[in-house]
Amino acid sequence: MFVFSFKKGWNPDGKHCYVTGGSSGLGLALAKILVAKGAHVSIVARDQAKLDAALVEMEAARVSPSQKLQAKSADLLSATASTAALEAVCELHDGAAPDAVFTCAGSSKPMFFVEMTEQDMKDGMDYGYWVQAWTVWAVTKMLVKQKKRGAKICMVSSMLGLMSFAGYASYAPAKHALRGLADTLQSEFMLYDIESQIFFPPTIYSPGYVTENKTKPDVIKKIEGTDEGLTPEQAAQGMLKGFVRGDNHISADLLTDIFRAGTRGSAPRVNFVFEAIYDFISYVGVPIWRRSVDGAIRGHREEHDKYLHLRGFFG
Ligand SMILES: NC(=O)C1=CN([C@@H]2O[C@H](COP(=O)(O)OP(=O)(O)OC[C@H]3O[C@@H](n4cnc5c(N)ncnc54)[C@H](OP(=O)(O)O)[C@@H]3O)[C@@H](O)[C@H]2O)C=CC1
Ligand SMILES: CCCCCCCCCCCCCCCC(=O)[C@@H](N)CO
Repeated sequence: MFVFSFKKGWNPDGKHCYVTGGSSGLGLALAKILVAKGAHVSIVARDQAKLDAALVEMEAARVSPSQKLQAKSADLLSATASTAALEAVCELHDGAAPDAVFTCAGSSKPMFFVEMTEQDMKDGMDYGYWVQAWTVWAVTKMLVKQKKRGAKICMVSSMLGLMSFAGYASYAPAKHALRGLADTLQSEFMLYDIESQIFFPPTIYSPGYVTENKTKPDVIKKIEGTDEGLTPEQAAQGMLKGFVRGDNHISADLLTDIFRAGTRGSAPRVNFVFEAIYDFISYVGVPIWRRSVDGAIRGHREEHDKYLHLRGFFG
């Protein structure tokens, strides 16, 4: 395949990989795969009990007694906390910056825009954007100060970072913003020989997905039904495959391949041939799919009006 791809590989063996949100879902699945491939893995999330359980699972995947595995608790919503968490996980490595960073932390709370409070809107950016952006900011400064070459940073957006539909007014803007950051850094990191990558997962059947479905309106669930979804393990495998290959925009399923190719912007191509095919499928197929989404939403008008009355929205 060298005709189409000149990208270099990457091997986790012996590397220090920092995974935020590593105690659950995608992050935990990824952490375990990295451990099984011989990496030193540090995970950070808030809940200590979940971190402890995750560390037990990571230990079970260990392939060498020299691997350094650790789990630390931090709330990554601020610059200060994200910097402190990064420094804390680097202590075990004599303060050396990580070789790879995967910012998987985040959550979403789908609901109708008119029902969102100021707090819901701000939480959208906090738990979609800042929870990852501050870590990227902190780790970049550390890498550049230490003049470390060849490190890789991968953020986790969503298929909803490439497009959007009803219900995601607090979440989709944050996931689009991550893409803006990743694309900016893809260029700026040339100054330092760092790689900026970003993963756009489809539905992942994770604990976080179970939680978000509790508040998700039925009409949104119906629209999302087109997407088959992935297990956390499948999503993590797909993410790592693209990460290793050096894809700047990573997708792990056909539907996201289509949206990715159709909205590539100035990001480097992943594959010269497939990208053209996906782009064409997107050109023809996405408007057809969107008409069905429009239909589902319009068909929901009356029920929605009743719902808002019942909720006392009109006073
Ligand atoms: N599930 C899905 O359908 C999709 C998910 N995504 C994205 O993938 C990523 C992983 O999602 P998923 O595996 O489903 O989610 P989970 O809820 O299963 O896991 C999220 C992880 O992030 C941690 N986390 C959340 N908030 C914070 C915080 N403020 N500070 C530190 N850690 C935090 C959680 O631990 P704790 O709560 O203890 O802090 C947990 O470890 C997210 O960014 C999500 O937006 C993208 C597309 C689809
Ligand atoms: C030819 C073109 C056909 C297009 C079909 C498209 C089907 C789209 C389904 C959208 C699924 C949403 C995934 C994001 C999940 C996510 O990020 C949240 N679960 C997190 O809160």
